[in-house]
Amino acid sequence: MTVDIPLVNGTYSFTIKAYSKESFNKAIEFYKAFLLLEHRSESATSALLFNGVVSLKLEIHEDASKQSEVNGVLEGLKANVGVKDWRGMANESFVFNTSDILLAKQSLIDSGLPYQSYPNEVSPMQVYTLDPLGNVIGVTSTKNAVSTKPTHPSIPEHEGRTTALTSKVPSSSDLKNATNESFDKAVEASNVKNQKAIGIMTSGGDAPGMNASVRAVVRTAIYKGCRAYAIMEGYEGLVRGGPEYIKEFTWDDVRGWSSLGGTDIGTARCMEFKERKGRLKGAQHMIEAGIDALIVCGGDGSLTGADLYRSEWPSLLQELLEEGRISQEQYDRYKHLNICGIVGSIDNDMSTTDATIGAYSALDRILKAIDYVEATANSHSRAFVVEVMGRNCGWLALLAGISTSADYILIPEKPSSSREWEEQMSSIVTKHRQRGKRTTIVIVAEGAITSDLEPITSKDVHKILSGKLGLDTRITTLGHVQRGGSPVAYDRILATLQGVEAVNAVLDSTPDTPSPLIAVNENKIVRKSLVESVKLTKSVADAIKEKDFKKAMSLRDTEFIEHLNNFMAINSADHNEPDLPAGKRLKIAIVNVGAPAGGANSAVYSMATYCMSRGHKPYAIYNGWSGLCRHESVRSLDWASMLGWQSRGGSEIGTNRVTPEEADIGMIAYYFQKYQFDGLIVIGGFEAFASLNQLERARDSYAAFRIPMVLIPATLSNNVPGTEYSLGSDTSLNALMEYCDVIKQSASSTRGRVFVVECQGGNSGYLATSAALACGAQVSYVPEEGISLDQLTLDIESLAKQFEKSEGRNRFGKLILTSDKASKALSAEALAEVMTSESNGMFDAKAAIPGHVQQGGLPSAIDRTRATRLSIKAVNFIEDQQDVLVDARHDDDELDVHDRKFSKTAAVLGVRGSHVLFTSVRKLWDTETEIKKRTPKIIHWQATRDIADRLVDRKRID
Ligand SMILES: Nc1ncnc2c1ncn2[C@@H]1O[C@H](COP(=O)(O)OP(=O)(O)OP(=O)(O)O)[C@@H](O)[C@H]1O
Ligand SMILES: O=P(O)(O)OC[C@H]1O[C@](O)(CO)[C@@H](O)[C@@H]1O
Ligand SMILES: [Mg+2]
Repeated sequence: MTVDIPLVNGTYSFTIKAYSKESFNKAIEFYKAFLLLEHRSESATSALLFNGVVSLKLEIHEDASKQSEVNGVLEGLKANVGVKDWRGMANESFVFNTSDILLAKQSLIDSGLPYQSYPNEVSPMQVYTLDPLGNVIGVTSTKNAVSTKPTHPSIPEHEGRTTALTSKVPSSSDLKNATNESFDKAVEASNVKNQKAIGIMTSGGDAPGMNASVRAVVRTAIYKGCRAYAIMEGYEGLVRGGPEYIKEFTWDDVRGWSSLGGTDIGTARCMEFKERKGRLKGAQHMIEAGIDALIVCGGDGSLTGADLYRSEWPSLLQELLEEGRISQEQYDRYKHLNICGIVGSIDNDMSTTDATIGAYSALDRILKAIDYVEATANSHSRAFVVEVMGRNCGWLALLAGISTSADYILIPEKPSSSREWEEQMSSIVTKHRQRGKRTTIVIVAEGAITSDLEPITSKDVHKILSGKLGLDTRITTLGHVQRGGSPVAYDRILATLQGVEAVNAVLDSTPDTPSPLIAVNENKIVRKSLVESVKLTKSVADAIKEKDFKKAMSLRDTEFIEHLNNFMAINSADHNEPDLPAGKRLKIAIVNVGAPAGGANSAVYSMATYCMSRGHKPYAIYNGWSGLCRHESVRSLDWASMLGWQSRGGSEIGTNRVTPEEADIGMIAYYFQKYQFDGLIVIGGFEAFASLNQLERARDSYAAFRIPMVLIPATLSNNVPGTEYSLGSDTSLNALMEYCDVIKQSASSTRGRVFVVECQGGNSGYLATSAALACGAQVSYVPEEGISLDQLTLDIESLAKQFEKSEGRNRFGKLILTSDKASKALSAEALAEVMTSESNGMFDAKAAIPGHVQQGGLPSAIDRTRATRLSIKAVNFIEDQQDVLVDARHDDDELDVHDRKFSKTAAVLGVRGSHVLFTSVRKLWDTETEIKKRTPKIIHWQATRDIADRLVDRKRID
């Protein structure tokens, strides 16, 4: 059978999940049936078995004969599971219904491929297809076809690691020979022999979030039946070795670590590891401690070291064997180094990942400092030179420049001659001052250089500002303050998800799989090749050394280049000759709809300044649709009146929840006509989504709406279809997280205390789930699941048990997060009362309600910078789509609103997986929205929820 599906090389992992002993045994049968692949092809590889989860891995190789066999299976699965396209899905994990597997098998039989017998009856199982972040990318065409709720595997007890979970990784030969009856024994026997030991270290400069990644690695390793080891003090710990530096960690050792700054397992800059002798010692110590896999969380230097260690490993082992420092048995067992990188550094200087753990926390500290400096600068009308960290990288300076609308930035990636930067900075600062700006902020990256590779220091900048421009100037060097403090929510979550993925990656890896680096692209955790990432990072540094700055920039991530272009455009707005010729200049309106969301002002500021740089005229519609209908509240935006908006919370142009139909859609069309708008940007949540949908559908009656229109989702509920991220959700998450940290501290200080925190978010449990993950909450209740009495009973019993066993240990405060719409009957207060009275005196519970505090104060770094990025993309979309509608606008005939070419010109701009995409609002409304519930049909954060529960050992009843 030949199948025309182009395959990529890589490992395809098929997982059969079974949720009862019976279905587990059935699953084993399936697995054995699947082993035909193993018999027939070297390209089909090992199975992993974890307490009811059987995983079969299929490797896809170039070998044509094997490929057609594998294609047969894939085709069978594809036909029956309904996943449309397999391309580019290497290293992603698919979960199938057993009945689908049966159908797939049948298609194998039909196509004449050999098979083994398998049982006819199967317990029904829920089916979905996930990518590594848990985004649902395929669902069965049979049962639960649109269900987004994966069945949760039985969560094993972790405590003491003597329970069922401690088993785990039997070899495929153990399994092949196992009958159903002897299976338990086979698992048992393989336990001790094969129980993996996973080491985690943090290295290089500490970064907020490193502790969260250690916690995730330790607990996931234990959950998966492995032993977890912390390598203390980075590579120094490997070089020194012994139990003082290589320590086994238990579940409880990392309690409360997700909120701690720095790294509690220590870090170092270890010179000895840079020498082969040091790495040789490291290898010996690792083997002596019995470490099978090493996860390194560090920056570009640490991962360069990891890459070198991996490439040298065979020769290091050979040398150790020859010198008699390890035995032949040790040599055989450890001859493949299983290593994985997680990027932890505030510098964000590693290629292939959008963000490194700690970078957004450092940026948060920088923004707060600059916001403070701004106030004093404004009072005295002073200039400030702010020096930020970033040894060879300007990411922190660039993003701080965007987020605070700084006047000028100096970064290593865009050097110019001394004369050039001095003149350019002077001209921009002078123009800003002439237009009435009382403050001047220049941000200098620590690694800033001229095109002759000479360092540019804060003092050099000070000299120009005070000497040449005569400004009263001060220097503020932020130093290590930037690396301190508790991680922001993004870093906690990133570190946690990457820690979990790192353990999955090392357990998945075979001697032939390249060492992975766990990266993030937009909203998606992905595995990249460690070697390739290090190589690319190094090539940027080499190009800078060779003064080939163009090349250096071309090798950087596209997002960095986009940020830089954005900064330059909005920074020179309204001062230079606009980019576009007069005939191409547009009138673009912006409106806020719904509740305030962090980043909404940044979006308006960036949209308006970017419009100015292009030559467009930006208009704000004040106070939403009702403001427009009642007061004709349209004003053009000018540069001087928007000073400071980039950093402000709330909504400067005012917002409310009224939709166009509620306000008077005819009147809105009249004003659109009157002002001759060529494009519209709507910022807001579900009401904004509904607004865009109404305007798009009214295009057949009102020609004024036949213009490109874009929604930038902005709501703390993060419930807008078409995106996994809404402006304001990060600000809100941080506000809630900080509140929870304080409450948790109180809970920890009082013996036997639980707090039930009530969260906002409408019918979306995103905020409660994300905050639960960020704070290590014991339980979260969300509207998508409701609160069943069985689940509540189980949670109370489990809390009581934990308090009973706690024996006065520290950091034992427990948090429960509940969405305010999780249950009609059980409010936070009611939950607290029920829990207290049912806890058998083991604990008492109190309710805590942060309310509108969750809208946040100043917008977070993520909301500010994404607001800029998205609003500029929105303006570009309006420019690009002009031609599509140009005839329709001046035509009185009805528009064929169903024509895709037209409908896609009214779109939601969203982050979906690893992409930023425009999706037609009509398509989203018709196919991806639960209109009554005001949520998307597919819940993108479901996997986060499962991880949050797993890391606190919570069992959830489905
Ligand atoms: N080329 C290399 N070979 C071997 N080891 C290396 C190499 N580069 C770095 N290391 C090891 O990694 C450690 C940390 O590296 P480095 O000081 O560059 O920090 P980093 O990981 O880049 O983090 P950050 O930049 O955030 O501080 C070094 O002290 C050294 O032990
Ligand atoms: O803390 P140390 O060892 O002085 O190193 C400072 C360096 O570390 C970083 O904070 C992270 O690499 C750099 O930005 C800075 O140059
Ligand atoms: Mg570094």
